[in-house]
Amino acid sequence: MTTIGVLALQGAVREHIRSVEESGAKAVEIKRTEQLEDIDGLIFPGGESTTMRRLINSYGFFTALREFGGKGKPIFGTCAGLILMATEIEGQETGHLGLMNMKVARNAFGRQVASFEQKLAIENVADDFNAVFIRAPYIVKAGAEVEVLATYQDRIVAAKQGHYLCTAFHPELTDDNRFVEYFVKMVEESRKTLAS
Ligand SMILES: NC(=O)CC[C@H](N)C(=O)O
Repeated sequence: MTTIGVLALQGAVREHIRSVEESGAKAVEIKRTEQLEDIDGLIFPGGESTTMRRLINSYGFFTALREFGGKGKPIFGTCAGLILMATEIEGQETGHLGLMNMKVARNAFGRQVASFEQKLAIENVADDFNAVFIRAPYIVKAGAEVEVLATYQDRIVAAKQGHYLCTAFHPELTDDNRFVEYFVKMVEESRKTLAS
């Protein structure tokens, strides 16, 4: 069975576990690097990217996560998870894992509208997806290899680069599983390709 891990160092882990299970895959919380051996895909949850990065370093995950992605295994980052994946962060000298060729801005929708919901058209997923944004980042600039899946107010809020996927919003916080199902399909397909 396709198994998807949720990086469980900090953030909204439980909701992702539920949405992966409802989307037909097995879900496991990932707390130790050895567990990466047993999973086909990985989700970086929302939370606080700076804290998550600190924990990634202290639990020895930095190289392990980059190697996991380097093997062609799919990774999906939501919100703080998206920030972790970017090569560049506005106003900061360096990015974190640098998996997707894009520049992101943190807390980019302003303090007054820290959280909101918005119906979005998402390429290959849905034309009426209810997206929940919480102190969300957005993608300021994306490289040519990055496929834009959704925008809101002309800002990129969902994107894909090969086996990497990210959203500024939280698809796990609604009971509409279509986005997570899209990721589960990516993982199922890569699992077949990597096995052959
Ligand atoms: N809901 C979220 O994940 C918020 C992300 C947070 N603002 C950060 O910079 O890490």
